[in-house]
Amino acid sequence: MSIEIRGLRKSFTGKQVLTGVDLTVAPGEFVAVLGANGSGKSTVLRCAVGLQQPDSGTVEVNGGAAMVFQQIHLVSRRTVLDNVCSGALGRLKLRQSVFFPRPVREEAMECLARVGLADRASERAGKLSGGQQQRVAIARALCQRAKVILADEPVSALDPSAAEQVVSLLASLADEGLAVLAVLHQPELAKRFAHRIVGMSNGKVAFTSTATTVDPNAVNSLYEVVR
Ligand SMILES: Nc1ncnc2c1ncn2[C@@H]1O[C@H](COP(=O)(O)OP(=O)(O)OP(=O)(O)O)[C@@H](O)[C@H]1O
Repeated sequence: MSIEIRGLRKSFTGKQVLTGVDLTVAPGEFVAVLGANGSGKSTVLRCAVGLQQPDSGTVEVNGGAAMVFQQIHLVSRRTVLDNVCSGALGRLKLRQSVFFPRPVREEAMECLARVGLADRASERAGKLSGGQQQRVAIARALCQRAKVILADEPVSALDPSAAEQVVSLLASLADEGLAVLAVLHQPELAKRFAHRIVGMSNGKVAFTSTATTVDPNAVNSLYEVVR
């Protein structure tokens, strides 16, 4: 239920995009990563979840990890419940994957209840709003039994009120004991809901601070345009 990243380095075609990143997330902690476009935030998350291989450094993720993306990728023609059940596919036998067995559906209903959408279980996923769909994607991650949630700009496509609901949900999952690492482009939401803020600049950690004491100038400097 934790993440420990040490000395992470990564280059793409000779260009260093991560130059030694250290980052930890404890069980029950919600860490928000802020930083300008191209600072390397997504690459850190992709290395953490195993979608990309770092050139050097170590990544330790204790507890299953699931990733949540800006592009939500639900199967819009299937029900909300089926989408959540699909989080269990990795532990099901092939023949259980068409009609999900009752215990899986019950577990998925519990996951939907945790994201506040149990009453929408039988609707087609495509009928839900963007914010609700992102919460379904988080329920799918819970049905995967993930103890570590990595969210890459989970609210960048959402309106302010839906964004707040989703970030607040991530905070409540951390309160339940999960380790949550989320890339956000909304410093205000990070300050309100995260425990700790990590600022990234040019492939490295520029600062790490508790959310309540973060220096506004340090946050602003992440987004200053170099002319
Ligand atoms: N697969 C790849 N091949 C080549 N370059 C890449 C690849 N993935 C990322 N990069 C480059 O690495 C740098 C960091 O990218 P990354 O997506 O990690 O940044 P980011 O901070 O998440 O940005 P954004 O806020 O725009 O999502 C960028 O310059 C990007 O172009």
